[in-house]
Amino acid sequence: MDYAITPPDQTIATELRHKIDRKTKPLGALGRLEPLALQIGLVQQTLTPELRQPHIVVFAGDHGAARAGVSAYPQDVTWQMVENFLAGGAAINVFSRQMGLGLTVVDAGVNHDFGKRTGLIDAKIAPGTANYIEEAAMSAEQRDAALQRGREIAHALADNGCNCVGFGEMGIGNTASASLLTHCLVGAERGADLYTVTGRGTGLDDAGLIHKRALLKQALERSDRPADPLAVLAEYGGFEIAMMAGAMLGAAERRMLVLIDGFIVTSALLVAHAIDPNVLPYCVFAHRSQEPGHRVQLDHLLAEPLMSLDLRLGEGTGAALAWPLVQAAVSFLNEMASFESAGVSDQG
Ligand SMILES: O=C(O)c1ccc[n+]([C@@H]2O[C@H](COP(=O)([O-])O)[C@@H](O)[C@H]2O)c1
Ligand SMILES: Cc1cc2nc[nH]c2cc1C
Repeated sequence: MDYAITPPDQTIATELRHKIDRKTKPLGALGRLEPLALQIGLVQQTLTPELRQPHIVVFAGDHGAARAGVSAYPQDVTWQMVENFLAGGAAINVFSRQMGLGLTVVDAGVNHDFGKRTGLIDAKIAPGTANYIEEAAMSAEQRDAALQRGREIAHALADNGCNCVGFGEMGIGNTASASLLTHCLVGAERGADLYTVTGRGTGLDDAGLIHKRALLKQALERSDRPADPLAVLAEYGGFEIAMMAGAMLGAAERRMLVLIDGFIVTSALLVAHAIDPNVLPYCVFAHRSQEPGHRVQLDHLLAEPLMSLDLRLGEGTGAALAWPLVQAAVSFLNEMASFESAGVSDQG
């Protein structure tokens, strides 16, 4: 599958930088908000960007490996939390309401029948992946269907006028899947040895973490480390992760700003990035998760997240919390006076 992503044209960068530098502040004094404003201007190819209908999409999926004991919580929490999202009671509901963000939940492969529900997109590939400790998590057909469905979901958001999408996920056991993807796509030689990128997830104790690492080692030893990102995705991915990768690529095709959440969302970006690196200039990294492998992923992508709040919840909560910073970057670019317009003296 080919994606039609063009990296932002850099021609406007000089004018954008000049506009930022002429604002009434010491040069560079708005710190990280300055490159963020520049990035958004480049993504939208304008000196006056606008954030329209910002939206969080939470992709949910079950993992066959969850039954083997890779998580501190039972697999049923995945569908129960989807019900909680639909009822408006989860952290991501609270933060989305607070920030005025739209919220949609996608059933990418949850082991539960939700029926037709407001706020839920039924994109179920299957009721959970196979257990990758014993066999490939999904078939090539399922992987391709998930990528394509994700792409369509992003395109539909763009068609509805949204130009900024935040990614979230829900899936008991999905930190294990994200660890395997990170190990395979980044490589032990670049700091992503399995031990380093496998963490406590929802809160495993020491014995649980030892068990999780042993299971994931077993999963890796079952096959040669696949070289191709699509093969890696089918071997060790989750349906929510595959669908997020497709949606990120689809969002970049439509020149949307993409807000990246934590460890699992970034594992989907590793897949998307390996498929087409042009996705990267569209991405804003919201925060650094407490899950230790997140740092390795971010280093690999040369990404510096906006915040470090020790979050490890997922759901897109980090993306939602970073939203006011994204808004602030756009607001200062559009609304702040320049030295010239305000009659303020520049450096002598
Ligand atoms: O976003 C993160 O960095 C993050 C880190 C740890 C856990 N999570 C969430 O916790 C779930 C996965 O944890 P686990 O232990 O079941 O693999 C899944 O629903 C994620 O949304 C999310
Ligand atoms: C309660 C709970 C809520 C979550 N939200 C995202 N992952 C989660 C995992 C658990 C266990």
